[in-house]
Amino acid sequence: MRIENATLADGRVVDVRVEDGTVEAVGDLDPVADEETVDAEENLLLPGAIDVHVHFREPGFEHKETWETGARSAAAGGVTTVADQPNTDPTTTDGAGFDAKAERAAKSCIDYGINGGVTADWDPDSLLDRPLFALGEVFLADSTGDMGIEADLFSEAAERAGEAGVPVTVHAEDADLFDESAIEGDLGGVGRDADADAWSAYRTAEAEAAAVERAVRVGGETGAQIHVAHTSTPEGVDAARDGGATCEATPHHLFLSRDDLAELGTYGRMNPPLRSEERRESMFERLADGRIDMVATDHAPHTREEKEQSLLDAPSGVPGVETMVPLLLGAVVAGDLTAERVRDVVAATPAEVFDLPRKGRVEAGADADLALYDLDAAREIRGADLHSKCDWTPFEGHTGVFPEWTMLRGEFVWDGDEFGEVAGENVRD
Ligand SMILES: NC(=O)N[C@@H](CC(=O)O)C(=O)O
Ligand SMILES: [Zn+2]
Ligand SMILES: [Zn+2]
Repeated sequence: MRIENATLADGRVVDVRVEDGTVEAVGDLDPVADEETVDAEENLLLPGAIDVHVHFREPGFEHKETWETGARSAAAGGVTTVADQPNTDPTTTDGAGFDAKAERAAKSCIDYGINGGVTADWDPDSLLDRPLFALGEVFLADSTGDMGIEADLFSEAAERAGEAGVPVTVHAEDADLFDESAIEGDLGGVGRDADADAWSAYRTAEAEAAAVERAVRVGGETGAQIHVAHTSTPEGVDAARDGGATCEATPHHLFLSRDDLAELGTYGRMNPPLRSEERRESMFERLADGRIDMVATDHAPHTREEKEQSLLDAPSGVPGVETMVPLLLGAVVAGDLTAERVRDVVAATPAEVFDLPRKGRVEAGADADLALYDLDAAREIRGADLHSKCDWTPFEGHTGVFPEWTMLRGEFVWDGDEFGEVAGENVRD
């Protein structure tokens, strides 16, 4: 197959030859007889995005999401590789838990990695015996699934991961620094009528910075490669960088702030929580200038029924895998970000940090994981248009550029209208 007239993130207009699922050549390529041609019409061709932080909920919470629906949602958003988190049922904390998840993940239409988690009763021997994407997210405080662990166990886990050469991704919040007074008394209202700003006051910015500092210290002591998940504050990003760790930021911490909570209510409750508009702007600055290594969604779907409760009863988490690249390209259209930066934060850098040599670039020798975007076709994001089981989005009404098509290893997994019969693979197998 020859994709002709594609504009790459760096502005070059090229042809791309794909053979046996691999990019064979990039440049000015003459057609070969009988070769299938795909006209890119000078639209933007990006490497398929790698989202290193999703919760596809299976096994155990199929009413929220499945590997089938989560992967389709990803593909329709230009994402061709995801890494799934361990707070499922059973938890992915031993060999059997990994195997149960691997069996479900085989239904994915995009490539994937499976993370192993840490709890008091984890079994590191059997877990580290499996082809893990990373150890994590390791919960330094409770979040959905209540998998928060004590300091000693974190050190022990980092030591094991360091020995095994497996990166450690950390949910960095220190519950000792939460402000309990913020959620005492009558919070009133359910769903969109709840006062969700209290959640941001409760899970403080200081709690994140302190936990990141501890995580990078333990990384230094044990030799483990530390990656900080969903950093929500500039202080957290800076602490990760200063400590030699990498970090990711979510679309919600880059495009939403506490100012949005009056409208979102419990639909905007997540961990770590939304921060002030000032902190959001500082996060966006760090995204644009390269201090944030990558964007990952923390796609954490919950049903409307679950969210339509009081602030303390509604679960934490928002969906996002389908809207990540669209939102970032919306920022490109607005002139706030370059296309090269988007390519790096959603593809090139995650591939580098998590050692995926065939992923994340449009270059000869790489997997032909590709997505094409027409920057003139930006449109309003609507929850009803998305393909997750979660039929709502916190980004309702924001502007996004969705892919014209998405390809996994040379096969169309999404043609802008329908999904192809494509089989994803474990990137560590
Ligand atoms: N981010 C969230 O608020 N929730 C996540 C768990 C997590 O990533 O902490 C979930 O699984 O629902
Ligand atoms: Zn988390
Ligand atoms: Zn998460």
